[in-house]
Amino acid sequence: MADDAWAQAADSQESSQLTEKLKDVKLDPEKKTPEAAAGGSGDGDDKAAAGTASGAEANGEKPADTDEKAPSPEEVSFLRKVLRERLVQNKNEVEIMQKDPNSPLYSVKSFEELNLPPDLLMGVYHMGFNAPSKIQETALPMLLADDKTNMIAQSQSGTGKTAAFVLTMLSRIDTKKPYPQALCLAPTMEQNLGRSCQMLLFSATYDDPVMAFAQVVVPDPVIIRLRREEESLDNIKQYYVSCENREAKFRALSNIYGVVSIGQCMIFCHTRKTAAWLAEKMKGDGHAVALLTGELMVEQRVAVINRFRDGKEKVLITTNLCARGIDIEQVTLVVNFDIPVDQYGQPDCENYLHRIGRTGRFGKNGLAINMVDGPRSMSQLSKIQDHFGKKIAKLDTEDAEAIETAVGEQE
Ligand SMILES: Nc1ncnc2c1ncn2[C@@H]1O[C@H](COP(=O)(O)OP(=O)(O)OP(=O)(O)O)[C@@H](O)[C@H]1O
Repeated sequence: MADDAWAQAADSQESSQLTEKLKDVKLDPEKKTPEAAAGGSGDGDDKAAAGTASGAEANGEKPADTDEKAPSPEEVSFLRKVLRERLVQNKNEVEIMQKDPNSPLYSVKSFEELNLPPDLLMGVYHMGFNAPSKIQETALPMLLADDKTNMIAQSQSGTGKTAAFVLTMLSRIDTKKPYPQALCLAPTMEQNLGRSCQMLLFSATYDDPVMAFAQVVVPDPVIIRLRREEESLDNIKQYYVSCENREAKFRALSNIYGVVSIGQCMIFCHTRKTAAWLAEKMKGDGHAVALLTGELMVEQRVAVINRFRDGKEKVLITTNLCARGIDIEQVTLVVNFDIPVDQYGQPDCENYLHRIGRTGRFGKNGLAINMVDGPRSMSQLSKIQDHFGKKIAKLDTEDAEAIETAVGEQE
């Protein structure tokens, strides 16, 4: 349980909501997966589907040396629902990327060729989707076929995984039957979830234990995986800024804002204390800043996200709580004010990828700036760079031209 009044109230509110929602669900306590038995669970960004089960934020985040309580799976799951509540219409010019075979948006097919039922096809066009992305084009023909293929699929952040499994779910539903026919579950450890049931698991990242777990849970799946070097997106340019301390990081950020105009920006801090400190500093500089950390009650979190989504604040300062799932097209800049690390102080590559994936949605250009403040964080960032094999270039924030060039590239 959380250790302050707000957080306790949020915990109890969420737990009573969940209890109410789950009261009719019967779970078989004997059916524990190896991970569940070990007290572990799946990757937070997994979107599982049984008949279609979705969205297992099972781990939460446990950063080292942090005063931020790791959110419970229920908290993260609830927040995820809020984040996905309103889909943002995507008006990007993505046609060019959709013709580039190296792009995750590449597609040779049209939605008509995917055999979607007519009403779903209408819905897709209503959303403003002209052509499927690579994951949609690859997965949907298999998923919509009569034999109900199970699938474990990986595709980069913001490339349309949600539509892939939601369209599958919707295509399985007969609206004349007055009972639930598709189920989105979190966490993924509940096993079926009946042989006739189709199980789908979608994520931008799979580390080895999660993939092993997924293969225990999903019988006989088709597996779609990315190569390591494909996991991070080329349309998100990555930079780092070398600073001496927290104050210097703030000055570097001010310099960036002083030189160029930024659309919307998400800034990730390691602790809620740093986040609150930074929010005050930025407000002092005249920025409209939203702060979203774990002590907020659920309604407050929803309000903060909705205000940010509506553009009332241009800057959202947060912790790992918001690293995954949020889909706001206008976010052009992600700042890692602190490099993401796990509970052992090791670089957290998965959270890094999810954090920077909040920009560069569905082919849009994005910019990720990492603030390092000494050899330790520099070494952590180097390991992240080596892991993904993508260059993280140095940015001199005292050099206005360099800032203009970096930001200009993503406009
Ligand atoms: N075929 C399409 N054409 C245009 N826009 C699309 C298409 N498919 C999805 N989108 C839009 O792209 C955005 C990103 O999609 P989505 O949130 O499903 O990505 P994701 O792969 O689940 O990302 P993440 O791993 O970060 O959660 C959304 O705004 C969605 O509405």
